[in-house]
Amino acid sequence: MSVHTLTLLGSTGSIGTSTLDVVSRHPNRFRIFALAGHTRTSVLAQQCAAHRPRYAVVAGEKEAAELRRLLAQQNSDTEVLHGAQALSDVASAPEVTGVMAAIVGAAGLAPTLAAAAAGKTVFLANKETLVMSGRLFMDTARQNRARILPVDSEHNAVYQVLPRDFNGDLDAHGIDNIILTASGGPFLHTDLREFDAITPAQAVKHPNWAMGQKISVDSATMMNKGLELIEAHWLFSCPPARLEAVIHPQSVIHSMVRYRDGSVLAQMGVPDMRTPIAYCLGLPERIASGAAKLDFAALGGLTFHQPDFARFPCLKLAYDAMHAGGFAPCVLNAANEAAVAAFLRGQIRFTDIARTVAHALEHVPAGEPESIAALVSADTETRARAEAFFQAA
Ligand SMILES: NC(=O)C1=CN([C@@H]2O[C@H](COP(=O)(O)OP(=O)(O)OC[C@H]3O[C@@H](n4cnc5c(N)ncnc54)[C@H](OP(=O)(O)O)[C@@H]3O)[C@@H](O)[C@H]2O)C=CC1
Ligand SMILES: CC(=O)[C@@H](O)[C@H](O)COP(=O)(O)O
Ligand SMILES: [Mn+2]
Repeated sequence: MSVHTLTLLGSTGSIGTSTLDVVSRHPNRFRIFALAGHTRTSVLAQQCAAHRPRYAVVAGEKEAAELRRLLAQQNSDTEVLHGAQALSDVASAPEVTGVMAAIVGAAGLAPTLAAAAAGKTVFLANKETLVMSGRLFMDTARQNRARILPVDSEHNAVYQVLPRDFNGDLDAHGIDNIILTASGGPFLHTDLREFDAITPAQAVKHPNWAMGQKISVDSATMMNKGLELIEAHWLFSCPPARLEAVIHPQSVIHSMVRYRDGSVLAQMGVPDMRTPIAYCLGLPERIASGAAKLDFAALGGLTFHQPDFARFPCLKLAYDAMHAGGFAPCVLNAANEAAVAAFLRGQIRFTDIARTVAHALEHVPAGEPESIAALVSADTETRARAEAFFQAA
């Protein structure tokens, strides 16, 4: 049995809490070195009481003072740190063997990269890291022998049905295509004339998955599938032309690989992130996750159809960015993050998310990103351009 000493980045979020649920089921397998939240100090204090990490990390001094106050009530010996550098420190500390990368958005890039640079096993939920910096991140992982295990349900499914010795060469393994399934989100059948009036409360109501707000809105626009195509491109060295996305509203088949001989291998299960999380944490063993059994007789049916770009313009924009390469995926991601945040605070309409991203993609820096600093600068400029676009709208 392999024992992991873990840092959880984003422990207070949806993936973070599901991870701790799996960890709690296997007390002899995992030790928690650090838990990192951002603003939810009371959730983090409860997690510290249950898991007794050496370190807890929060956003700033205010959150650190509040967490220290809460921990003092428990006589906790957890040390409280704060700020971005502390995230990278706990992700790369020598004691740590595995890092769950579950911060939402571009804020996850630096600590996830620090974990890869330190040669850790990275349980990768934060897809934005790969969308922003796919080539540089994968190069860093390779050079430092970091193992990248995909937590995102689709990529985890693909990973499970790829040959065990898959080395990134699709042809050598007889693979034609990687097929990502997409639920289509809450607005799959909504009249397009109603899209301007969609509210944040409606958009975060995913039909199948319980997730954080940002990824839930991404599922509603299908930008999530676009980000996932780019994620799959980097994780599996899969050329864009060999990646497909198909709508499968039941979210039971989590993704598929089509082989040259006509076989299509799929991974299935109830939509519960504890399954891919347990798969990653337990490797090479299969460990219990707490997920319910898939009941085939109760399913009724599994259906599939092509996504419609008129309904989901963000998916088309993501395809375009993936094909363009260079800085385009980083710009796509930054504009989308800014637009989703503006939508959630009521500043722009649902349909303005795609407009913002399209506008940003008209201003992609030329050339290939040669450094993380160049990507961060493109990210910052894009967010500023998006804010100006909101003011003008
Ligand atoms: N939820 C899911 O089922 C899935 C999620 N993912 C991916 O996993 C990642 C996390 O998603 P999810 O768990 O849903 O998101 P949540 O919004 O539920 O959680 C986000 C976590 O990140 C922390 N956080 C937010 N901003 C910052 C910041 N600037 N610096 C440090 N930490 C920060 C939050 O802290 P706090 O809350 O304390 O402020 C919280 O712990 C995303 O990249 C998402 O795309 C992928 C597949 C499935
Ligand atoms: C659970 C998970 O991995 C999410 O990314 C999920 O796939 C979202 O569903 P859709 O984007 O397919 O609606
Ligand atoms: Mn996913």
